[in-house]
Order: sequence, then structure tokens, then C-alpha cells
Amino acid sequence: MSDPSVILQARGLRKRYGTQEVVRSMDLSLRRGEILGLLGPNGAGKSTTVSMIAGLIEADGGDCLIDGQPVRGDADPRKGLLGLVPQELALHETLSAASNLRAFAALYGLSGQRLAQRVDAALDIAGLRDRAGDTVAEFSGGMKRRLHIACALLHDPAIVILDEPTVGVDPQSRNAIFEALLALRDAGKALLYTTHYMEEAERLCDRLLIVDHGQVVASGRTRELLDAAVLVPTVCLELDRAPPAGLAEALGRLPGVQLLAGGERPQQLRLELASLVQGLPAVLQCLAGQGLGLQGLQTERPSLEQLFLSLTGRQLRD
Ligand SMILES: Nc1ncnc2c1ncn2[C@@H]1O[C@H](COP(=O)(O)OP(=O)(O)OP(=O)(O)O)[C@@H](O)[C@H]1O
Repeated sequence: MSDPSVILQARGLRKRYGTQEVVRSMDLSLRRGEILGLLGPNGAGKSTTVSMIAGLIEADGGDCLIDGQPVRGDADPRKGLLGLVPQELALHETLSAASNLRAFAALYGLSGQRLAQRVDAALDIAGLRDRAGDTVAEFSGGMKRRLHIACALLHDPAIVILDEPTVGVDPQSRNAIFEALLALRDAGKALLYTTHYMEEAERLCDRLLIVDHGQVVASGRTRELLDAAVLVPTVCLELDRAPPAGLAEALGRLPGVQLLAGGERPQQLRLELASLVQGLPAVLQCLAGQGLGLQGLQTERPSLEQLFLSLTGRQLRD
């Protein structure tokens, strides 16, 4: 018997453009009250997958089920349970936030009191109630993104599909978006969320499908995937001057220490340390031995590349 908590299922979705198999055979199950992340690099096939699920792109194969029943075309009433937040903004710049929401609400067939209620709720979700009458052209990128997301929620969908909704968003708006999405999850909505940011996946998603080349390469509960992965800490050191010629060699001789490229300035060093506790004192001692002072030290979050390598044994891009 099918799991009644699963509201959306995709089975064997496939899509090819010319000779390129963009989505190879995608299976996923999304439950009520969870955020499922599709995490993968640019071009992995995330947008194509969610666009097929939302019915924007026709699949070459496979099917989608909502509440255990296959979705049959755009006229299927179960499609009304879906809300899609596409990557591209679709707002009328010359209209106010409220007018944009009213226009979208009318498209969803809302009218009268229900329309007014849902527009108010959407303004709250977007955190834009006090800017309801202002023209969208005056909004920051983050405010536009928040309004864009709210437009997809007007018909109060049970399933919300978000395709990289924080692209170009300032940290404050990003936090506001995260809070709003977590509140939707806690209210029992099912969210499918695509991203290429590890940090977002970690903070937001209950479960993850890690995708590359149109396929799922690892999946599981976010916490368990991260715990299972051997994620080597990276530290960025800010020296008081550019390092002398022999420093790289001296650091390279330390066990479990690897010098990485990518410091923004000559006096910055990026190092991978197999163990922070053992590696860091050895590095600091080595710097002191060369008469170098330290002006700053930061640890970097593990990257998607590291997670991918650890879980699959492969580089992100072969
Ligand atoms: N309409 C199209 N015609 C031809 N190729 C396409 C089309 N749409 C997508 N592709 C290709 O399919 C692959 C997957 O694209 P897709 O947008 O699904 O990836 P993604 O994981 O969402 O990446 P991004 O985060 O960059 O959007 C890419 O190589 C892309 O160039």
C-alpha cells in the first residue's frame, strides 16, 4: 500500500535535449510537512526535473502522482494542489505589490473576500504588508523575490515547488524567506526546494537528493548525510604580510595539512586540515617559526564539492 504521508511522487522522469540526457531517471517522494532538497551544481537537471513535475515541460518518460494518483494533463484538478516558484521573476514592475498579488489571485480563480484574505496572507508571508501599495520597480532584489514567492502561495497549495528562490537575494531577505518556508513546512505543507548551496540545504531541508548529470547520486536525511560524510575542515588564515618562499613547503610537510589555492590576497592562506585540533597548533607553530604574525582566522563551511566527493568517491564534475 502506498504511504499516505507522501503527497507527491515522481517515477522515472526522463528528459533529453538533442543528444544530451538532461534528466536520466528521476524518482522522488515528497511528504506532507517536510522540505525535500534537490541539491546539485548548475546544469545538474534540477530545474528540468521540477519543471516536468509542475507540467511546464513535457517529460520524455516517467510519471507524477499526487495523492497516489497519476496526474493527467493540465486540466487535472490535482494540479491545483501545486504552487510553483520558478527561477525567473514574473512580476509586473509598474504595478504595486498588492496589485501584482491580486492579478495572480485572479489567475488562480480567486475572487471577493477569499481573494482579499489570501492577498493579505501573501503580503504577510512576503513581509511586505507596509509596502503593499508601493510599485514593484522601487523594490530591492530581495523584496521582489519575496513577493515572487508569495505569488505562488495565493491559492494555498499543499505542495510548494521552489526553484533556487534565493538567487540574488541579500542575507536579510534570505533569512526572511527561510523563516517563511519553515513556517509553511511546520503548517504541514510539502516543499520541494532546488539549490546549489550546501548551506541552504543544511539549514532548510529535512531530506536531500543530491543530483548530478540528471541523476540522484546520494539521498537521505540531511543530518545523516552530513554526518556520514567525511568533511575536511578548511581554514583561511590572514597573515600580517605575504608569506616567505619556503612557507608552502614547510606547511606541506605537516601531517594532515594541505595548502589550497584561492586566497583573495597574497597574505591569505587556505588550508585543509584533516583534524582541526591537531592540525591548527602545528600550522600556528610553523608560522611562528617563520616569524609570521596572524591577523585573522576563519573556518569555512564544507562545500558541496567535498560532500559529493565524500559520498560518491567522485569529483563533482568528471
Ligand atoms: N530548453 C533547453 N534546451 C536545451 N538544453 C537545455 C534546455 N533546458 C536545459 N537544458 C540543459 O539541460 C541541462 C540541465 O539544465 P537545468 O536547468 O535543468 O539544470 P539545473 O540543475 O537546474 O541548473 P541551474 O541551477 O543552472 O538552473 C543543462 O546542461 C542545460 O544547458
